[in-house]
Amino acid sequence: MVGMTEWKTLRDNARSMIGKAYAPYSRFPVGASAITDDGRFVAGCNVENVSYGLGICAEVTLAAQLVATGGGRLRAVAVCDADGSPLMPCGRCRQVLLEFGGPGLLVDHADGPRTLGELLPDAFGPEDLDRITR
Ligand SMILES: O=c1ccn([C@H]2C[C@H](O)[C@@H](CO)O2)c(=O)[nH]1
Repeated sequence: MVGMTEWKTLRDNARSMIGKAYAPYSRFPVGASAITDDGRFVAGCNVENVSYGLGICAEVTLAAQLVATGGGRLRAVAVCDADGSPLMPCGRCRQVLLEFGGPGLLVDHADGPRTLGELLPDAFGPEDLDRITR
């Protein structure tokens, strides 16, 4: 269960990450924040590169911070654009988030939280690897 207070903190944290974003090429800063199963908050922002394809999304730097600060599982995540409005994670980021939150991860949405399972149905997962004997 993720309460109203936690969602507000998640959105506030995501908005504050907008100011940290490095997005000189797209001029589309993105901020992300998540709460973990042990109650930590982690955050991220997009980090672009002059070699455009090397840019990384806010959700990816969030995942790196999760791992670098002790790991654990993500329970809920909020991503926002420069207006502070909820932004739905891109397709690649849905897969990155799945790795650390699974299909039950709650993703902020203007009309109420969605589960990652709704946003990335029939996803590729560890069980697909397990089906094959290597
Ligand atoms: O879920 C998303 C979608 C886009 N971006 C970034 C990538 C790029 O730096 C900028 C414009 O696409 O927004 C994110 O950080 N997360």
